[in-house]
Amino acid sequence: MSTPAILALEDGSIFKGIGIGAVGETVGEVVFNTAMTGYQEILTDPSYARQIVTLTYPHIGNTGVTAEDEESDNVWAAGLVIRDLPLLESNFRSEQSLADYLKSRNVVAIADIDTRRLTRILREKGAQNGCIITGDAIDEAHALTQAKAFAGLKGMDLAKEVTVKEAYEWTEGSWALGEGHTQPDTSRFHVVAYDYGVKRNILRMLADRGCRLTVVPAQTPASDVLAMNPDGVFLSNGPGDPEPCDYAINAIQEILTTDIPVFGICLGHQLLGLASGAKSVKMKFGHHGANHPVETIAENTVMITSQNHGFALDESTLPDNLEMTHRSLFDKSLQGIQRTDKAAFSFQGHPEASPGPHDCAPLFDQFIENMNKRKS
Ligand SMILES: NC(=O)CC[C@H](N)C(=O)O
Repeated sequence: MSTPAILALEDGSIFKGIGIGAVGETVGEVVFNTAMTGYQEILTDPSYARQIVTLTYPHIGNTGVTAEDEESDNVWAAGLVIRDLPLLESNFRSEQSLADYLKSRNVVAIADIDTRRLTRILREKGAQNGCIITGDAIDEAHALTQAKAFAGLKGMDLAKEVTVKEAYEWTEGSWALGEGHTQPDTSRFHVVAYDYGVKRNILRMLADRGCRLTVVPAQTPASDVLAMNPDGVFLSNGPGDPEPCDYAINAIQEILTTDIPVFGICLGHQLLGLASGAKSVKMKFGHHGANHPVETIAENTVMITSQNHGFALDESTLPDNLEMTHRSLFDKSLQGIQRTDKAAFSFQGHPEASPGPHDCAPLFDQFIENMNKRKS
């Protein structure tokens, strides 16, 4: 017997399907992601906190789940919406089915709904707050009330909620077939990484390039970071609105008074922009996928990128010492910045991919190059 489930949107739309995860109720901002693979990395990306993720690719779960592929310790997405859960998973690395994984992590998820209809609503009206209820006691009116009652992500500071409680060291490298996670030589640079909701693959790609990382909680004062005498400071991705994160903006401003190289990804990119005097805006439905073309303006080249954001820096607010380096070729929005007076730059998409194409990996090399220049 399948478990009944519904998804209600704040605009009044109701979708009926089956529950494939935990029995219960969840609310959040409903977004759609067009990546064909990487559902486990998406679910465990802390940037998805308070968001219900709809995957537009119709078959989700085919390759099961594998502990090594987690991007953090938890499933952070508030819920999952898919078209079809395959009857069987098949992959030599699979340890569990997606449905069992969702149940064991207490994640509410709905399948067998028309995800194309849902995606059209999100594209036309913008990201919608929503509520999924699964189980035998489904109350449509209650689901609608819950969807409408969700405050929305604008103004929500979630970085301080998902961040690590205590600082820790990270030296593990990328995964290799037959080897698992590698142990690269990380003695070249010491990087302090602000954890606003960091994905592990970012830390791994920095470790691959010779960095030993000290990952610190989001609210760590800049003075503590500077006291560690780092070769570089990394600003991580993370959930929610960057604007209310004043502790982060203040800390970044203080770090920018030194000549220490800074690199930011996604939320970290937005925070570098805010700390430099730019403003951020909430996008209509954001960018969530693994096939987004982005222009590298100086080179007139295109990278195919992984994306996951609902806020963006507003190009028209960039101060004189902030140069726009990248632009989305889907909607022309700002994708990268560089300080003209500092070795500080950042990227809106996800150069660590996981999931996604590897075109942006050279951005990590640029950070290494900046640290190298300062050291030598
Ligand atoms: N992946 C991220 O870091 C997302 C940044 C921010 N929470 C946004 O939605 O725009």
